[in-house]
Amino acid sequence: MSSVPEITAAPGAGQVPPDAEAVRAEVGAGTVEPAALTALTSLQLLRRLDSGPRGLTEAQAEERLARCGENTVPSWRPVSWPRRFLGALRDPFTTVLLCLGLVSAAVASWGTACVIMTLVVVSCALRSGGEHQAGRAMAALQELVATTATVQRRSAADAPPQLRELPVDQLVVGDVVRLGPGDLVPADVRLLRANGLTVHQAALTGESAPVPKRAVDAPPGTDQDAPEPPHMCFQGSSVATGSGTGLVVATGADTRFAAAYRGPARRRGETAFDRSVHGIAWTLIRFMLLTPPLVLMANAALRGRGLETLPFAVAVAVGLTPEMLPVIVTTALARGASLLARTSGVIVKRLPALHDLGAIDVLCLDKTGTLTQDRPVVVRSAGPDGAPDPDVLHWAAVNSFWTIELAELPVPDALDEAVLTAADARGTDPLEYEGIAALPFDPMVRMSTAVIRRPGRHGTHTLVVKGAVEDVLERCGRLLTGGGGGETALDEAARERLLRCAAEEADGGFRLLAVARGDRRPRLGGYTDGDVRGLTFLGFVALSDELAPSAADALRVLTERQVAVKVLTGDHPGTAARACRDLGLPPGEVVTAGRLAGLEGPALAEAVGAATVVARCTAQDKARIVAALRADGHTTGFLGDGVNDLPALQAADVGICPRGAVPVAREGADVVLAEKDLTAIERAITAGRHASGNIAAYLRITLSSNLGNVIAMLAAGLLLPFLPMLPAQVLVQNLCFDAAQLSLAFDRPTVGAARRPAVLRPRVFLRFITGFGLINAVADLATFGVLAFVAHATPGTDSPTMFHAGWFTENLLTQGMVMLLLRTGRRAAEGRVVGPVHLAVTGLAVVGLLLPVSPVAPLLAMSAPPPLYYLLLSAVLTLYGAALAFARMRYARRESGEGVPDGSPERSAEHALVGGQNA
Ligand SMILES: Nc1ncnc2c1ncn2[C@@H]1O[C@H](COP(=O)(O)OP(=O)(O)OP(=O)(O)O)[C@@H](O)[C@H]1O
Ligand SMILES: [Mg+2]
Repeated sequence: MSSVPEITAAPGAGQVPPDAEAVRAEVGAGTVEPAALTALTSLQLLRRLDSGPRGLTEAQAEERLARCGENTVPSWRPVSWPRRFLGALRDPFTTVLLCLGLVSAAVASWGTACVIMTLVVVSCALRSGGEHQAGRAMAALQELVATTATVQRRSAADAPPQLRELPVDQLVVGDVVRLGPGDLVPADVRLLRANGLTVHQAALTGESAPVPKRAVDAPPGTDQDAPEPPHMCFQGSSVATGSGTGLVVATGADTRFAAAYRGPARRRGETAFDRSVHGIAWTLIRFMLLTPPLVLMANAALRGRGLETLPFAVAVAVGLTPEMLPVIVTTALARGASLLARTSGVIVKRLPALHDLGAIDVLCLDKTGTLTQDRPVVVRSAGPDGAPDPDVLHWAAVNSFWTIELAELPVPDALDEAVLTAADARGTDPLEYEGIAALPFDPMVRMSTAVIRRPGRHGTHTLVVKGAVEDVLERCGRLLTGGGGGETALDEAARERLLRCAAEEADGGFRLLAVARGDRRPRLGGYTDGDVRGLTFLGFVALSDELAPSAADALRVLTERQVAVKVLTGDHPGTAARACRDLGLPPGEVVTAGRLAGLEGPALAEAVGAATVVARCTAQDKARIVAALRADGHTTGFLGDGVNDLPALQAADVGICPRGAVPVAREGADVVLAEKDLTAIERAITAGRHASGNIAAYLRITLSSNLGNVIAMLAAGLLLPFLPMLPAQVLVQNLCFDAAQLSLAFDRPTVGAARRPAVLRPRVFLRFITGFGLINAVADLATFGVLAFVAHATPGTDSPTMFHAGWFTENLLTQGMVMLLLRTGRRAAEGRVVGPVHLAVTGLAVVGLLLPVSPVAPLLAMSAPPPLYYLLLSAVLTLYGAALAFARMRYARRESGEGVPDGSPERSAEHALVGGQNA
């Protein structure tokens, strides 16, 4: 990919010398104000930037790179450690904890304040450490899929220019770059030449439809203030169709994109991750903020206590906080992503996308290049009457040859290559014609046009058109008859017959190209799409495209995993339906995008929900359908590889593309699959479900035991004449829990846990934590009873220190039991020997039992309870374990029996709280 191995293509490695500003200003003859970039003529600009139409020399480029720095957006450079730490402080939980800390400090409750600050520092340090590592791993992975630019450079001043693929960050001002379909615009570029060029610039302007661009040699003065001058392409946009050659006028921090860039690109609305993990975080924060006032009021009302209970109230709120959530999320996702990269070659470019992968319940795919290999082979060339006619292939090849030849950056697509190969074998020589102009393939109009001059016919230009049958037929007025070159008018009946004939071919699984031709008087100006009409229909070229070998397996497993599959393709309905049937996916009734044209919102979602295949989709149709599915409450993935898939990739919760996809698709996708193995997607989804499952397990375990503790604490606070838990004890206990719960990020859930999309229903989730929280509280209260009994039975043990020690031991032991019994991976039959969770639980038990009898116990105001206590405690714990196991079994049974149908509000729209299975 790169000829400069020591330099990475990933954004980030940029070193800008301190005098970069000054140096940049010197590039070329003088300061280059933005206005000049658009207003000067091409030649003036080339001179100003000390470049030429043949590009820079390598030496020039090297020197400019050293002086001006690499072409990277500053915000993409790696974040430093302290910065990350401060960033972690901005997390909502941390903010709430900090506020509680300030409140404690304000009432001079230094113990509580210290506890809170320690928790904040520990969780921020863990989190920023985890993020730092994850960031480094991500950057290394992204390098594997980094994009390059095609640059025209010379090895020496007198050497001919050569086209070179260069990492994007090596571009300098003055470079001459070529742009082709699917390329990212690598810097701000002034067009020198363009052919049918349109660019997506949604990232800059929000406009989703591609915008036409052309070279303007001497721009009129007014143009320079236009927000989108037609002769400028800006970094952050990408080529939709056509090709161009341009001069780099700004790189790195000087580009318009960098100037407009603020924070991480938020290109999609709320993702599944935001809805679940963030959703639950905010619910909790509301609870936490409500807790202290409630505790104060309860104490005031029942015990007549005043503000002196504030530290206690704060401690209760702190007890509720799942402060490790950000750490667990980052760790679980980063671990899942790196495992996935290692074992399946799947690269997750945005960590939360792994969670969303696990939540996907609809996956939309394109057909060509995803379900098929996109290596078409010509099988037939037939005239309008269906009889074999090599002439049709000949004209198709003339079209392919000249559309490629006249492009600024020739990127032949697979269909063109197939046509040329087949025609070449039959001795077609497109060079016997003279190429005049070309309208490159445009997926919106679904055809390409070459304008040529035929030998001996200098008075005419011939338009040679190939494309989708329906669209080409629309532009035809006549029809070739017989072999003799006679023509008749194309009436409705003939049109119907041809469409039927095409449908039959398509049902056989073939891809079809219709070919047409038309003569025109020569003209000087360029040709546009509007000129392509009144053609004569010549016939069809049928091509076969083998199915991808792994596609059938992948589709089967996806269905097993309860992911609905939809095929959104630009191809003919018949071809798409046949491919699905051959892959074992019943296509049902095939819808064409045209039929969905008038539909919006729920009506569109309903129409799409019923269909498995939507054919003749434009790029915008695909995106519209994905958006409608999402709005309907589905977590939607999109898998595609072409320029026509970009808007849908960006509209989906998770955009996925194969490694071989066009650069812009790779850039726009969240997940990149290894070459040509669709079954990897199933492994990716499983990894996502595992990571989400672990996050959900953490939340379930932490929230239910925190809730239990808080209830017990409130009760104890009201019943006891002393503080039930001292700040130091709160701290040690929380740190022990935190350390142990970290192991949940490393847990490996059972195979069964990944069987369904990892979406947890909020009502069920809340019922879960309330139920298990209450069981936990009952165990705590029983322990209090035991402690009271022991104190009564054994004289001399009636002290707060013994109470503290007794409760501490019970808390750690019950926490360990909850972890073992409520984690996702628990399944006795699986018989895993010792996992991280087992080790953590053992650790908890050891600390819980030994700390109160160790020499440090007095420091924590604890003293060992008598043996009788331990005896009775084991009885409480046994009962507690049995209650837990029973409740869990009932919960699991009810969950699986509920059978909530897909798309029902309970399952989907009602703000799914968090991914995870009930296991
Ligand atoms: N290079 C080309 N020249 C002329 N016509 C083409 C060319 N490529 C594709 N077509 C026509 O345009 C139609 C739509 O193409 P498009 O690229 O939108 O989708 P696709 O590649 O067929 O399918 P998918 O969306 O599944 O990738 C094709 O079915 C074909 O008839
Ligand atoms: Mg495609």
